[in-house]
Amino acid sequence: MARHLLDDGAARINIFSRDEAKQDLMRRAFNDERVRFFIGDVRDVDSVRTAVLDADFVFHAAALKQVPSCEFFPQQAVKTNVVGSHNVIEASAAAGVRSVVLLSTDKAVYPVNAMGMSKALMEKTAQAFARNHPDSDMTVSVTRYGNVMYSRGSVIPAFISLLKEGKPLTITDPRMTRFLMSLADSVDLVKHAFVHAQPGDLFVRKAASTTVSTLATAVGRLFGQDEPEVHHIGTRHGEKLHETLLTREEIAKATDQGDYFRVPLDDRGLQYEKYFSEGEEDVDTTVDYASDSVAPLDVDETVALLRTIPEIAADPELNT
Ligand SMILES: O=c1ccn([C@@H]2O[C@H](COP(=O)(O)OP(=O)(O)O[C@H]3O[C@H](CO)[C@@H](O)[C@H](O)[C@H]3O)[C@@H](O)[C@H]2O)c(=O)[nH]1
Repeated sequence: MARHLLDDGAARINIFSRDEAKQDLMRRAFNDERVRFFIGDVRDVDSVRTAVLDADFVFHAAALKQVPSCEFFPQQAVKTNVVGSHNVIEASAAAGVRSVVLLSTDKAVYPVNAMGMSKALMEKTAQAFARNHPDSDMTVSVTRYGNVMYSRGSVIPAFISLLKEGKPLTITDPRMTRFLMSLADSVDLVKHAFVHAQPGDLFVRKAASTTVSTLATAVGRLFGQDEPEVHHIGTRHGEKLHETLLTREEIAKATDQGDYFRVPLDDRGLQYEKYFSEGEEDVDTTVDYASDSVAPLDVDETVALLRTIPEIAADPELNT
């Protein structure tokens, strides 16, 4: 994200995070005076205030995001994902920030795990700020993602490492489906939100989906293996079979913006009798927008998508 913003000519970028070692790596990698680094934790509002002091735009991605670990430490998910997000919003409003974009996940929809539940509350916190502060100069919006391909600790790099080590692929449930997004698509989604958001908006990028079984076969193909050896490990703590990016109720309110859906804030007050219901009639409202309600990619299509990932395209051991 920072790289894209620098390329777009950003005058200044403040990076705020807990890990000084990662910041040091990033400092060396960027070697750009426009980038400044702030150590802190979203749980500590004073540290957030320092980082957003002179910011126009805030992009909030700090999170505990791994499903199984949040099942063991749900309170930690609440502290970072809910309280921390509230701190980011409040500190940004106090500093006169123009727009805050918060990153959410499809796991926040019909949540069954602590990570998704805490992200759902983050979304509610953002929407409540917009609803309760209609005169604020700051726009708060949310982007909801499916799985970002090749993100740290995720299944694609894990499968690639296993095949490089000559080990079988560890498959949870071959029927599981997930939405797949590239990092570039997720950056575009955030930029779209910065440019188009009205207070309290939720944005989703339309995405392809695939089954875990298809994904495993497709990764095998990258190594020239038609049927890679697999080992079934069973569903992990808190995992769902399928994910939902938008509920049918959200779709009923959404506008179709080509590559994106925009769901506006329900900004009614608590006196419901004053209002009548509005929606966009040409959007299909019969089903959720879910990873099993879109046609799944087949193996060839998944291989083609994997080859668009820069790390895979650059790996001399792959693409055989
Ligand atoms: O060794 C493995 C690891 C994962 N999977 C499966 O692969 C899919 C993707 O798993 P993973 O890459 O670990 O992602 P998720 O658990 O779906 O969660 C990721 O994607 C979410 C968006 O849905 C983000 O919110 C989370 O932060 C991020 O960790 C799931 O169906 C897993 O069950 C396997 O079959 N074998």
